[in-house]
Amino acid sequence: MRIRHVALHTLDLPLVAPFTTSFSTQTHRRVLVLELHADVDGVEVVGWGECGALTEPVYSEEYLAGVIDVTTSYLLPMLFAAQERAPLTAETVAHHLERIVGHRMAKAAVEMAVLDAQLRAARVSFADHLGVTRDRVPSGVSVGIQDSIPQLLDTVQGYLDEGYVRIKLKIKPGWDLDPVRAVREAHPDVPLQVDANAAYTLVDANHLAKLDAFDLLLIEQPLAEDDLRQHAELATRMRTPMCLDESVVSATAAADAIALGAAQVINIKPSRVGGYLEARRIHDLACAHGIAVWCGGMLETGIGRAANAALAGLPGFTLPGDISASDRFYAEDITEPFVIEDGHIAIPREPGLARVPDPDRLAAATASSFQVEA
Ligand SMILES: O=C(O)CCC(=O)N[C@@H](C(=O)O)c1ccccc1
Repeated sequence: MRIRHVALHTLDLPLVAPFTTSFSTQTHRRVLVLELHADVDGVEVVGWGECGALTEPVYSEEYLAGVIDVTTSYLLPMLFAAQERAPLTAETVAHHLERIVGHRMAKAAVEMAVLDAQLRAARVSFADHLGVTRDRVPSGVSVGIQDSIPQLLDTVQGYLDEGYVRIKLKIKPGWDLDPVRAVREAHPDVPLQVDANAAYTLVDANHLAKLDAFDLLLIEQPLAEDDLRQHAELATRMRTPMCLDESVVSATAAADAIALGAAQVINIKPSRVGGYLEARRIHDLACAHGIAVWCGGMLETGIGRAANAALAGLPGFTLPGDISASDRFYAEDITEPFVIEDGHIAIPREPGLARVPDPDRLAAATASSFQVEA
């Protein structure tokens, strides 16, 4: 492949409702979309990538402006130089970029666009590329922190009415036992899990252990990203399976977490781990250790949502992921929307790994855009 040029589109998408976690309340999603124009064996092809980084560095250390800078100042120039030496493939992108430390979300978006272009040129779907045989995946939904417990119960009921098969509740100190108890009492049999986004410390261990009363699938990232040993200690203090999100930034980190007993379950987010190829490696590693994985979400548009749905079709994804319908977050997606059908999201089988954005919807959502020439 030879990259010709790449457009960087910063989209501003209003959310259908405020989304509150232990670290932020979002009413809009500003997201970077890459439009990569390449020549693959004489065929002009466009690959799409989407970056999971938030506007501010409050989920991880990456943030939108930083991603744009590192992508234009380092990542793309390095790929343009590499392709002068040898044909570029998605499988070699990480190698070409490894001199740059970290910046996994930025790297993931670039690799995603190259992989999409490569698969589109080969007329292969990402699902077929992965060897996925399933045609749909169960759809879980992430429920933000609400203003009151009655409002939470109404929100949860609404999602259950839409067919979601698993509920994830955001928690934080002061909003944990009571809301979880209320949802469990209202829905004794619903698959239920919680996500703290690193809001607690080991001092809270006895308090968090009270969540064991609610038969949760897992507790996600109760402690800080770099607290692997402390998550392992907390796991000995609770029956609820320990799940990591922010801590698992690579297959190496996943191996450390598993070896330390810090994770019985892993939330795989391709953006967080540096791309879909590393995500696949983490899936394979976890499977080899009997660790369940599920696919997390970063409020992706249909571009990333399509790729996540295919990834989640792999056999080790045994728990429902945060792969909701497009209208969970957006009144109008920039792509053909994903809809929930009988509690599931269909895995795309079109060539490529992204769902192609509608040009008019993309333009309408674009706050700023510029192009980088090879
Ligand atoms: O369904 C989705 O895409 C969102 C799932 C979700 O809750 N993501 C959380 C998370 O910490 O996992 C999140 C992502 C981005 C920003 C804030 C929170």
